[in-house]
Amino acid sequence: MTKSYHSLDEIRTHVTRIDNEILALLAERRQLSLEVAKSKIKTTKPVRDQEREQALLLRLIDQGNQHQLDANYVTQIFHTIIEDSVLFQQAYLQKLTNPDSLQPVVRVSFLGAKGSYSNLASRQYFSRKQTKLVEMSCSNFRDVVNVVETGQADYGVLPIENTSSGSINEVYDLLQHTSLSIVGEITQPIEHCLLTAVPTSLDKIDTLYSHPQPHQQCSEYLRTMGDIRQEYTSSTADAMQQVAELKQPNVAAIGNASSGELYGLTPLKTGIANQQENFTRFIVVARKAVDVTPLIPAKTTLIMSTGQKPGSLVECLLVLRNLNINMAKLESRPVIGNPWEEMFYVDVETNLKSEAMQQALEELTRLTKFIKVLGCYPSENVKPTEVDYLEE
Ligand SMILES: C=C(O[C@@H]1C=C(C(=O)O)C=C[C@H]1O)C(=O)O
Repeated sequence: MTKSYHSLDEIRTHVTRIDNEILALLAERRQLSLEVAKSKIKTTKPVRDQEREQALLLRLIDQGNQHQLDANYVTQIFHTIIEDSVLFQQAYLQKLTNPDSLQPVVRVSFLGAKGSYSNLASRQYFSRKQTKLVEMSCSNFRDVVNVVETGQADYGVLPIENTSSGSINEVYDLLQHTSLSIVGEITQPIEHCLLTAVPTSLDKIDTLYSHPQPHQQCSEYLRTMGDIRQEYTSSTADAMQQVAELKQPNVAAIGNASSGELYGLTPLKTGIANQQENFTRFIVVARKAVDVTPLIPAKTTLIMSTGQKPGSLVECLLVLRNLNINMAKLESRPVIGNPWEEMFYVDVETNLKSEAMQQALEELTRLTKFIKVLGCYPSENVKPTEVDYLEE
């Protein structure tokens, strides 16, 4: 039965109390997931247990039903809670596996000023790692790498591919020549908006500030805007900063709504990317490689050049297939100074230390002219467990 209340303030006091209780329970659940992780170390069970998740979701949907909470609402909330629990356990196990990898304070470099997509990705990546961040803004990708190589930063965060505009070639090319290792990855939703500094309307906009990547990712919407002057900037944050300083009704920046807020910009038009599902995958690089515990899913990235013998790439890919190694991505880039020669970048969903991967490396070394492991790192992509609740 619903209780009767006297005033809005009184109702809000109760809502606040419930919200606080929800938060306290979430924190308690998160702590319990650490106990689960400790028990999994003892029994060498993998962190992810989708059978348990299925059972838990179905039970909660049923339970929710009894409180008139619909199944969609319940699953969405618990997908988020389970994702946190899995990532929290992964972070904990990784810290045990690499005891000196994460210091209490880490310096992280990324492209752009505060609020750039790379800045948001680095905050997100380190959010469950229980470490304090010192942020280092860089004005180009080469500097992001350089400051880590020279020891001025501990980690660098670099975008590597986007679901609309594809691979970020400049970053792939930097990886060919760096001594750094890939130690992590994170995929971030990218929600582009047109942001302005003063109240205005779409028909007044004649100048657009943007980094070339987001510009490309929004090309279809931008075509509908007709003839506008394009000012390219070195980062999204730079675009937002310039528009904030100009304070003109005819200029807009492409950026993310929450980053725009930092610059006092408001969205004039949201959801302008070519694909609604616009994601960017970022990699995290460091001077020292990490090991990934076998209890969590790992990815390994290699680069190799096969020379120009016909069929040599196919032979390499057959090695992976025959060892049941799943390839998540294959990218090729020209080798500077060797016309028509290609460097292949391969992401596989396998731990570097696994027997299969060790055997693959042995065979690939024989088949290739050059091969190098860029890193082995935890896969942080926690795909939600599907439940068939409609048939219940
Ligand atoms: C907490 C556990 O680890 C993972 C997280 C789960 C959760 O948050 O409920 C459930 C199953 C596992 O994928 C567990 O195994 O119980």
